Amino acid sequence: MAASLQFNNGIRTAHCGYQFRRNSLLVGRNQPQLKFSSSISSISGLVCARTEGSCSRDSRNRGLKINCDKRNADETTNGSPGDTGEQLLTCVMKFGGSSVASAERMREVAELIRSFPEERPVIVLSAMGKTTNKLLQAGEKAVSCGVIHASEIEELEFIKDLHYRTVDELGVDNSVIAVHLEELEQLLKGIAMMKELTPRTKDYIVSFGECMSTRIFAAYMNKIGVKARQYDAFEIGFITTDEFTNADILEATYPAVAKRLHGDWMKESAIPIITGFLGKGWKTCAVTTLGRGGSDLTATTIGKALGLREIQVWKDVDGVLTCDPNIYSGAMPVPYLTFDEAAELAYFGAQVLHPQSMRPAREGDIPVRVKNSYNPKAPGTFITRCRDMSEAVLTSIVLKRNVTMLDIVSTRMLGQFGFLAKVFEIFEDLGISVDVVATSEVSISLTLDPSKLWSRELIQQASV
Ligand SMILES: Nc1ncnc2c1ncn2[C@@H]1O[C@H](COP(=O)(O)OP(=O)(O)O)[C@@H](O)[C@H]1O
Ligand SMILES: N[C@@H](CC(=O)OP(=O)(O)O)C(=O)O
Repeated sequence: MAASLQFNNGIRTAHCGYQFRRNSLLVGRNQPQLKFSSSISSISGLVCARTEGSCSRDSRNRGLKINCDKRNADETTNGSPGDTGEQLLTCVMKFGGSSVASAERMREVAELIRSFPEERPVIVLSAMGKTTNKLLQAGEKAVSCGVIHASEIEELEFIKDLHYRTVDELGVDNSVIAVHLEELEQLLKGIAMMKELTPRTKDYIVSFGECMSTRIFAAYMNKIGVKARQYDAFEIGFITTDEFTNADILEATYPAVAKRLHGDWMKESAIPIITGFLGKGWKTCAVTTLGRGGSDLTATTIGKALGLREIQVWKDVDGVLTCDPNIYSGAMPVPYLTFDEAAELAYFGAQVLHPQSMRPAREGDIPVRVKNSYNPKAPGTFITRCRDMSEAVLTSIVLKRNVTMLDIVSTRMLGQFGFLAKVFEIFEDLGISVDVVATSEVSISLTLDPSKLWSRELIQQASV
């Protein structure tokens, strides 16, 4: 039985339960129907995504196509790259933290890029390994450690050590990151002085991770004779909302990024090495971040902006798998997915892709390939607008922890109109996102973001 809490007004929250909707099946803990391995006993929700309908993707041969309306970029070039005589950029290759976690990994990634001589890629990098987490932990510690101890924060030492060791092992000049590491230390002292870490400061502090990984990698590429140029996304037109820690990319980004990258490439064909995850708030002009895992979104945004042939996201797994390999080691790669399937899996917790990252790819109709930088020969997952679904039964299973279900039971909704509208108005007012909805004649069941459910306002509304 699902554990639940009952309000006396008929609203019931359940941490375990089940509900169905057209394309998704959400199954709660202790549901007898689905039995996986015992290692998932702490699961409180599972989503299996399946999208109906099928069609075949038309093969296209896309060159650079930028339509910027009345705005600042107006190049329009058709045909495949190379046709025009211009050697246009062809694809995005995004490498996540695990792919660039050390000097050795960076060397392998450089070789991997060189193993595609036919490509003229835009490279997007995340911070090295777990640097983002370490930066956030350093920031948290700085709040209470006192100014004189800020320089001794363990995570700062770790970050310094990792980055200095990496430049050393790669044989590049440590001046490429020395200023950043000094500034980071100053920033931690500032946080210690102020005794507060705001979302805005959090974004600034984590930005050091991507700013340093890209500088190191670009310097290394140049050292081995591959002309490369480093870019901070917030300097080249990644314009976002000012929602620190979870900013949204604004439309103005596409023409601005296209103009800058294409313009520079035409002047000098140096491979762009761009910071993932970062942007610039349009009102504050401060550094923003796109939410954890946001480098995937940076990659697809660039793909759409430049109208590239393909977006590749290189991970440490053989593509999107049938489930989280940390939960079930027998998870298998899923060869094909649609943008909608991938978005749904990501939204419901498949950590492998950023939930918003499919949007630009879908809008630009640019295929996304998820590949393994540790095993480049593996075919990976190819994500397109549509695919043959005739054989598809169940694509992939994802876990979303602590799913909270709300059941609203009332005979008053029988034969009435506007009941659902009233319910959803409350969620809109409270800014609560509803994941899954199922209705019957006398009940509505929905799942909510658990972190918001216990807001006092919601409980007050519920008792009206
Ligand atoms: N369905 C899934 N398919 C593939 N990987 C998954 C899935 N669910 C969770 N993961 C986890 O996502 C990780 C890859 O995502 P992430 O760490 O964000 O990659 P990166 O940092 O390289 O971009 C994998 O190592 C795996 O542990
Ligand atoms: N470094 C950021 C952005 C990112 O996308 O990382 P990764 O590609 O390693 O998931 C993070 O850890 O959230």
